[in-house]
Amino acid sequence: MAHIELKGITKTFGSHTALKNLNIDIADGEFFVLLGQTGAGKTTTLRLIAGLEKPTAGQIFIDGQDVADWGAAERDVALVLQQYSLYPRYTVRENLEFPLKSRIRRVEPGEIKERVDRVAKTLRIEHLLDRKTDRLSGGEMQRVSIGRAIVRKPRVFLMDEPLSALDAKLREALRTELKNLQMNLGATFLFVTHDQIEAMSMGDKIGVLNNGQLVQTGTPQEIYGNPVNTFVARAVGSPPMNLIAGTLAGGEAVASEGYRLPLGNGHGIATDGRPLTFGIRPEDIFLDSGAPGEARVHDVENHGVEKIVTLRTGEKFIHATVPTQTALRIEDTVRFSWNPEKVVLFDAGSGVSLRHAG
Ligand SMILES: Nc1ncnc2c1ncn2[C@@H]1O[C@H](COP(=O)(O)OP(=O)(O)OP(=O)(O)O)[C@@H](O)[C@H]1O
Repeated sequence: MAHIELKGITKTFGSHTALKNLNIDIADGEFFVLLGQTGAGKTTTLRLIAGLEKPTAGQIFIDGQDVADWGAAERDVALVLQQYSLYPRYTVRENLEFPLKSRIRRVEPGEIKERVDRVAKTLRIEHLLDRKTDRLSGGEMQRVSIGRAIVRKPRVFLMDEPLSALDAKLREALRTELKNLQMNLGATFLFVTHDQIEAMSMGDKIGVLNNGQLVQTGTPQEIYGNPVNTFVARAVGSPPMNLIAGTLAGGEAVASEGYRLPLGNGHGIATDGRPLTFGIRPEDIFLDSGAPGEARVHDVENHGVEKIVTLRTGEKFIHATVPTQTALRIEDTVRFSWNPEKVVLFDAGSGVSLRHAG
């Protein structure tokens, strides 16, 4: 177990800046998810912590100790990658034993067996122990890769999109398993992904990375309910937060498309006429024949427990989540409003939330 701190980390490759002044604090035993699109700097962050790269500026602390001069082995972290790096001609047991047989570790044979058996039980791969790893399915291989990290009992687990090569069902199952595993081990996890559902469902905390910069850190609820800017607003949620351009007039939101919607008391921070972007989650939009907004139904997706409706007002599309029994046809005219208390106001120019701007 370990506490990890990144202070002012910058990493450049030639003229390209991959990470800019990154500050991250991961508490002991925390499941921290770094969420970002391709090229955001996720893998670079992991490689820096693992000791496979050196920062251009800044410091990394593990349990309060600056690890700048520590090699990868001394840092005692396990890196699990998207592509399983198993030895194909060896059995699952041999693959699991391998990290314990290194000359540095010198684990007794009795203990090796005990640890491998325990890990195999935890990951439910006991029945595969004698099988060669090239005879395994993708999900089984990924379990073995994770098992290879666990047997070592590292202080920190660094996971680089370990589930992204798996099919949707398996990914969902392994998400739950990994989260349970982390809780049982009480280990510190840094998990990177571009998948916001993974981030929201697994993270105790999420850090949103954009272009090498950490845009916001918070619990999934904070990131979802109170995004710091329109980038974060759209990075989480499926469909993402609706962003409606407009202005404020007499305590109401006036959308560029002309309709006016009410705002709650907490929104007195902006002055009338200021160009704003109104952020509202699809579940906070509702259809009601007496509501002020008018739109056409552009599309309806039935998701079983709910329907996701795409509404069209002028050129603008708005997503709403409605109960599955709501009868709707394409091109129906509907009226809509929103929950005034749930609206997030962003500055139209900078995209920064007025709540965060102060
Ligand atoms: N060794 C390197 N040399 C030059 N540029 C690099 C090197 N490693 C990474 N980069 C660049 O740094 C940026 C961040 O890369 P990184 O692999 O950390 O992103 P990522 O968020 O993990 O992306 P992905 O999801 O595609 O893996 C990218 O623009 C990448 O091209």
